[in-house]
Amino acid sequence: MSGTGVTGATSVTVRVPAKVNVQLAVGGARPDGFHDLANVFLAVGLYDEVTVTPADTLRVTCEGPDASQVPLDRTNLAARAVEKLAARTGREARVHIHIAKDIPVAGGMAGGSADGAGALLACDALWGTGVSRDELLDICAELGSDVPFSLVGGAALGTGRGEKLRVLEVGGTFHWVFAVADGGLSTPAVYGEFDRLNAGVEVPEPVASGGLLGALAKGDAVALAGALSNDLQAAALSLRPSLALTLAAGRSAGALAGLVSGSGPTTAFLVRDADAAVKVAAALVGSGTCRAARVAAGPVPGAVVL
Ligand SMILES: C[C@](O)(CO)[C@H](O)COP(=O)(O)OP(=O)(O)OC[C@H]1O[C@@H](n2ccc(N)nc2=O)[C@H](O)[C@@H]1O
Ligand SMILES: Nc1ncnc2c1ncn2[C@@H]1O[C@H](COP(=O)(O)OP(=O)(O)OP(=O)(O)O)[C@@H](O)[C@H]1O
Repeated sequence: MSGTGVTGATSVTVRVPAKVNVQLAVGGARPDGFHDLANVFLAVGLYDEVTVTPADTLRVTCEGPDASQVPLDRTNLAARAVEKLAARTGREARVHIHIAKDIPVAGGMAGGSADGAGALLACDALWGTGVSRDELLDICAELGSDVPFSLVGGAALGTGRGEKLRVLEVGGTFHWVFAVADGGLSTPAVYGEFDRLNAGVEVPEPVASGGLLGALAKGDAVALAGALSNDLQAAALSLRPSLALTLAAGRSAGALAGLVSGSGPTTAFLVRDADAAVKVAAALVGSGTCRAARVAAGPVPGAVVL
């Protein structure tokens, strides 16, 4: 296998993490249909691996528990990423993209975005394009609002529609349990429900919370738990009322706090340490209010060539 810039390689594999939004402040709908955000991302250690191999035509395959829900045509974000990089560098997108998927699909954890960022970095390395990091980030932003963060990882404040990133310092590791729901939620549908619930209301400018940024900088889990917030949570709960039962189950199992992850329906529980994570995960599975529970810590790095 190869590193960045090495040509003639037979295949390149990139590992990309999932994200949780520790704060998601949402403004009113913009004329272009998007919403301005103050979006505090944290990359967590659940990963997809994207492998690209030279082939006669562009082809996508996927393995993993949720693989049947992943589109294998040109709408796959990984395929779109490769086509954009090929067009920009005057190449044909002749690769086989294989996705080993462990991030829940349509779960609010940016799984598709991870694959887009992963395929982009993998083809950049396979082809030795010499495209700059800033150009790669521009392509990510064209692919979707969450995609730049999947490339960067760690922790970052996303403004604009979430694509303009400022890297944040984090003073420790935070432990999480993710309750995976049955079925997904559509991100546009959740934003649409946010608009419906806020019709006639003056929605304030989204602003990052000083207390939350301070808790991240200190690595203080109790303070972070008190500051977690997601303006899409009411909309996700409106579309999927049963998520309230999952949130209650995680909190009564001893989580410091719980919230809907991004547009949901995955719920995220911040816990004190790795032992607490195992206990809360077992209690969530036992409660029967979720399909599965996953344990992960963050921050972790963004997309990396293996
Ligand atoms: C909910 C989050 O995951 C939080 O990080 C993101 O805001 C969603 O990011 P994403 O999945 O990359 O979304 P995109 O592919 O850019 O946009 C999908 C759709 O979500 C809605 N959308 C997305 C981002 C944003 N700032 N405002 C929006 O209203 C729009 O309806 C848009 O058409
Ligand atoms: N590589 C991919 N993996 C998963 N879904 C993909 C991919 N490419 C396109 N999709 C489509 O995107 C939809 C959303 O999937 P994804 O897993 O990215 O959702 P999500 O985690 O809720 O995203 P986000 O948190 O960024 O809003 C899927 O239902 C699927 O149709």
